[in-house]
Amino acid sequence: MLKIKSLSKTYSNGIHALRNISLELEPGIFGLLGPNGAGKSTLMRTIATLQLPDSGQIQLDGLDFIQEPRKARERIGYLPQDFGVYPRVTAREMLDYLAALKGIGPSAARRAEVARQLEKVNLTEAADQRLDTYSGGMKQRFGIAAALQGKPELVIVDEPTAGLDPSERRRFQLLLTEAAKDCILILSSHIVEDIAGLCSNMAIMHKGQLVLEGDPSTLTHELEGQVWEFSTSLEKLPHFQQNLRVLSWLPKQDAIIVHAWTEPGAYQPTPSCVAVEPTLEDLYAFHTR
Ligand SMILES: Nc1ncnc2c1ncn2[C@@H]1O[C@H](COP(=O)(O)OP(=O)(O)OP(=O)(O)O)[C@@H](O)[C@H]1O
Repeated sequence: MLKIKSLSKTYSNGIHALRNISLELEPGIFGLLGPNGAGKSTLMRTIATLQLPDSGQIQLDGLDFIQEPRKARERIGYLPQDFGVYPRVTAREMLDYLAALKGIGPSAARRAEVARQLEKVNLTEAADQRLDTYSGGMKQRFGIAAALQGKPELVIVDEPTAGLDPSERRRFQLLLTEAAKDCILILSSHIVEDIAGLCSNMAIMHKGQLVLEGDPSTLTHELEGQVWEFSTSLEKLPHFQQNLRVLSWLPKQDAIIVHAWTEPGAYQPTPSCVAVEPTLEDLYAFHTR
């Protein structure tokens, strides 16, 4: 189990990026959802032992990450938001090199392991292609293969699907589901769909704090009977935004579909609206907008 206790971090410019974060995570995918600047990457980098918190503790099955970062790194796989690759190197060469650094050997066994990893992320055919010729999706699949080397107990994946087309995103999500069978996988994103379908447990982060934590379907029940849907025009939208708590609006052909929130037990806010089942998107908007 990964135990995070009272983690706080204030950068030298005065920004409180982490405010007293505590979490306990079991194997499976844990989703961390939050808008830009919420503190997700700071939390990911801190758990990955790449930066120190001002205070707090991180332990994986008793191993203290703050006291023993080197030992911790042996048990962590990390796919950062942006990562550079050596452009002239092929995926096979790079994975082999990283595997050697991780002490995976002898070389014949390592080569077989690298081939298996490439197969798993569907890069066998492009294995001997230079990394600078890879598309965004191929690069992310290479990145997850690298992060999963050496079978880490904890895998940290920071906003991996940004910029991927829908089919590459699905493919990547499948890889994460497969990988999380044997480890704790922390997935951060500001895309609600990424988290909604994949995670059995999640948290919403906002302004350095965890504002909500739990199972996505249970969490959305919090807003039961409080979310209404109606359609309006672009001209009338500002009126509703001023007078109602609008959670989201979506342009659809010649109308705008609006989701709005009212207090529990309140009457319907406009005559034409209908009560709808709250979605994770509604919950996210409610807590972060
Ligand atoms: N090295 C740094 N020095 C000063 N401030 C920083 C530093 N890194 C991040 N911040 C600030 O800390 C806050 C949290 O940033 P962080 O990158 O952790 O958020 P995030 O949720 O990952 O955002 P995004 O989704 O945009 O990546 C932001 O206000 C950011 O500007």
